[in-house]
Amino acid sequence: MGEVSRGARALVVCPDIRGQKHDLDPGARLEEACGLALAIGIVVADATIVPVRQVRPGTLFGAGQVENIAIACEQHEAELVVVDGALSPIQQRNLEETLRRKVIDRTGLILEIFGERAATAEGRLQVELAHLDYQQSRLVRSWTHLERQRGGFGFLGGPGETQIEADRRMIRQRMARLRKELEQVRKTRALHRERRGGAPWPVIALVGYTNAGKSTLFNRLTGESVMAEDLLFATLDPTMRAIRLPGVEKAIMSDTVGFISDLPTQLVAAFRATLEEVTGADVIVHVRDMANPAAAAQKAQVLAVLGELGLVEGEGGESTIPIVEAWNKLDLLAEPDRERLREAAEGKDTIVPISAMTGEGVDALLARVDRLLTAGAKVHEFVLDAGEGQKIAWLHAHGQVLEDVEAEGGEGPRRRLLVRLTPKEFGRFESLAD
Ligand SMILES: Nc1nc2c(ncn2[C@@H]2O[C@H](COP(=O)(O)OP(=O)(O)OP(=O)(O)O)[C@@H](O)[C@H]2O)c(=O)[nH]1
Repeated sequence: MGEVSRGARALVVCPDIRGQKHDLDPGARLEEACGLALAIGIVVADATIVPVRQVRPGTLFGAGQVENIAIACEQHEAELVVVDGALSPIQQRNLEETLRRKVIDRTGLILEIFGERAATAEGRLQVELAHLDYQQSRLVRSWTHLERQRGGFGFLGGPGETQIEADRRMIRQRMARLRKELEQVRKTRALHRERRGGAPWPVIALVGYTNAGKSTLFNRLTGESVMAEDLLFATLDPTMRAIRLPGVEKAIMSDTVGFISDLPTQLVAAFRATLEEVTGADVIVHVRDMANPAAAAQKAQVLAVLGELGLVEGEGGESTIPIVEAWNKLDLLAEPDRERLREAAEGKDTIVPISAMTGEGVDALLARVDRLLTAGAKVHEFVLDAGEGQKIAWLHAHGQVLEDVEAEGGEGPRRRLLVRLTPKEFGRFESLAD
């Protein structure tokens, strides 16, 4: 992966194809595409919507439009063209030839992002699979091209074809190997989950649409101090960090890849896999960009995917994991709109208006999360052998210890502890004990 280098100057082109339905209007799509490009370090030199009345099989755009794109590339010194739509392999190749520049389409762009963000082993494998699948389809173009050059009609056996066949075989073999690895990862995942049940700290997962402000919030909440626990994750996963919360003392915050409209179908599995961590979370924080006119549509899409992961049942439905909505970018709104949002959120346990940028409301959000994590906490009595020091230490670290005294009776020295624990923590302690 990594076909596009950071800092590359790009022209972002959003084809508005007549009769093609999208979740967002062309302007919003163009904005989203620029955001995606920025997210992987591409410099957007210029961005434009190109209305396409009739798709040209060879180039997607009409000849005059391609010429305009070429002129814009020169003008803005763009070395790359990002087409925010699907290009057939032939279209991509022809555009690259005419424009004498690298051209990537929406699938290619999103693959780059997923490649950068995939955090789990399964996520990485899924993204690589999707990428190989994409590459494999791109090989066809050369084959077609060669065939056309010779003026042949499917006559096989030329030297070019042999090379391409060899490439395809290599890709197929690699894909088969990845699928096996994936199977293995899935088998062991269940096991990991079980162990995660006994993970030392509760997990808070940040989810949200791309550009909603997850990373900004993540950095604000976790950026102040690097905690020792972070070292556990640093090499494994840069999107997980420890934070301090009064009720549970410590929690792990996990950032996830952003949701994207009109996700190309071949990328759906890869995207789901990058969200795998969410299913093990104790609380989900759904970060929403309330300054975005498409905020409501975005929320519906996020809930739909969480629903498919088995975490929510329909809009506004019951969720198996508590969800808090962080209504973000409050600072971008005019006072009457801010007021309207505050009123709408008032008295609702599940909504906290914030600005990840200025920090407004962030403490309230943390307090809400803390409360959810400690909800249902009960006082438990434990009588443990003094030799079970690890367990005693665990209870001190994770629960609120109300009493820790020497216990009467028994053979050796024992301790009696009264500890307030959440049901989840109690479960963790029990699995620790096994
Ligand atoms: N004004 C304002 N801008 C914000 C706020 N939160 C985030 N942003 C900006 O919004 C843009 C996107 O923020 P990110 O934190 O990268 O968003 P994200 O949800 O992590 O995006 P993906 O990584 O694409 O999923 C950045 O330019 C941020 O500076 C906020 O509260 N107010």
